[in-house]
Amino acid sequence: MDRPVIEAVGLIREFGGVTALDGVGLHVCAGEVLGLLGHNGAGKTTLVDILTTLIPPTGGTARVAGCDVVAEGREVRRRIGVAGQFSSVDVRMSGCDNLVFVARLLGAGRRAARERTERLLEAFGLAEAAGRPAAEYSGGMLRRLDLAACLLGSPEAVFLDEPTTGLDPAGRAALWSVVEELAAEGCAVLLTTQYLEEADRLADRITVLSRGRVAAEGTAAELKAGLGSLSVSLSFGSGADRGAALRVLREAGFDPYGDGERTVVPIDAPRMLAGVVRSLDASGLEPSRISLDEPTLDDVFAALTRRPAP
Ligand SMILES: Nc1ncnc2c1ncn2[C@@H]1O[C@H](COP(=O)(O)OP(=O)(O)OP(=O)(O)O)[C@@H](O)[C@H]1O
Repeated sequence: MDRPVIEAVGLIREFGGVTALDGVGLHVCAGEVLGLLGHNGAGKTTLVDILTTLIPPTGGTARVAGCDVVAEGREVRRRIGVAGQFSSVDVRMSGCDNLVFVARLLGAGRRAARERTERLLEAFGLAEAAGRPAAEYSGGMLRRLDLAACLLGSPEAVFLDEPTTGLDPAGRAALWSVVEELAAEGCAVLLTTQYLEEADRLADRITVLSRGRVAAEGTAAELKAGLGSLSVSLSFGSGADRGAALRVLREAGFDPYGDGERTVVPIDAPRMLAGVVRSLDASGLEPSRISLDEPTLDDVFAALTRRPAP
């Protein structure tokens, strides 16, 4: 395996009595996108804050671009890019001036700052709007400008904290292709997202955090395979029937779980569908809808986070 660009070992972070991270390890290699998933409060922001040197860990170690995040914080900061939901763009300035300003702050000469700015504006589809005040940009354009700004220093690792939250489908698709290009150019990308579709599409590997621990780690395909190859999705007319169905199916040896209005039953082969239907029928439970689905990342996420972390 290539040497990881981002590497955390046994990270612990406590806030007073709250253990936000409880021994988290992960790694991201050059050219790889790691998707970090977890419910609100799972510890994602805390982890990203430690890796980007905003806060120190209480225990464990982390290295980014070969430097220790605690002992060599300044070196780490020079080698990473960070972009997120909250744009660092100054909306009173034009897109072009924003990038030139950041490039100059990073120490580039006037001419180099211009050249880098032009290249990034072009790459991010912002060349035409470059002279307009950023206040006139759409949400998607602002995110792209923010991401462009975080790449001015040619970072080895990029941290994206929910970069597409609130964007429309077109804005999201545009940002996805930028992330794909970043990875293709050899950047290590750590992406936190609430959109499982986004992780499925972009991430080479996924780490699911639950209550400050790694609940699962692998490619989307590996995580889905861990759930069984198929799932039966059932709808019932009432909550009482949903509860009864969960009980009956568990007694019959299945491992069903509730996902909103749906009851989902992972199965290993299509023939097991008959067993699901027979068990329900024998208890007088009649689903209003039945479908046989390939597991989605949503199913994996629901299954992992409904149980206490291991
Ligand atoms: N500064 C702080 N002081 C006290 N507790 C904190 C602090 N920051 C985070 N926590 C707690 O640590 C836990 C993890 O929080 P964190 O923000 O890392 O989760 P998250 O996965 O990023 O959630 P979200 O998706 O809502 O952003 C939570 O229980 C949170 O309340």
